[in-house]
Amino acid sequence: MKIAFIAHDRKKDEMVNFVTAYEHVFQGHEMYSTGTTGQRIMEATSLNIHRYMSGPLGGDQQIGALVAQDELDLIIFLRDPLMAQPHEPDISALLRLCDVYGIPVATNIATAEILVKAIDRGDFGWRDLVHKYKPGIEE
Ligand SMILES: O=C(CO)COP(=O)(O)O
Repeated sequence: MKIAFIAHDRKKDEMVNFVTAYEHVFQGHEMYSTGTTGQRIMEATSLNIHRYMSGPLGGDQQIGALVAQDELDLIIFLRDPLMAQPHEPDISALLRLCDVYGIPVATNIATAEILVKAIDRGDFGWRDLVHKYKPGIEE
């Protein structure tokens, strides 16, 4: 699966702890992130993550482009609901695209936990089937 990690500053410790706890589940998947989130995760784990730009500099939009191109299967985006972000329009655009394309997205740790357990069980295998029968989209 192709999985993206994004966390706002006050959620980064939570993200690092979460990904560290489930590192064994994420191993073997293709992973993407915004700049600083990916850096923090890679410092704490042995995971290899393709990092895009930092969120305020366009990273959310780059992740959104992956969604639009059907290049992502799942996003864990730990948002800070108590602090205004300068790039709020980018964040809304990314979440909108997830709804347009039906991409599972967790915006808090409780949902992230459920999704990671679903990954472990192979519950998202249906996305491979969709790709297989969809012309023009590679697996
Ligand atoms: O701002 C972000 C998401 O909106 C995250 O960006 P960073 O991972 O670079 O901090």
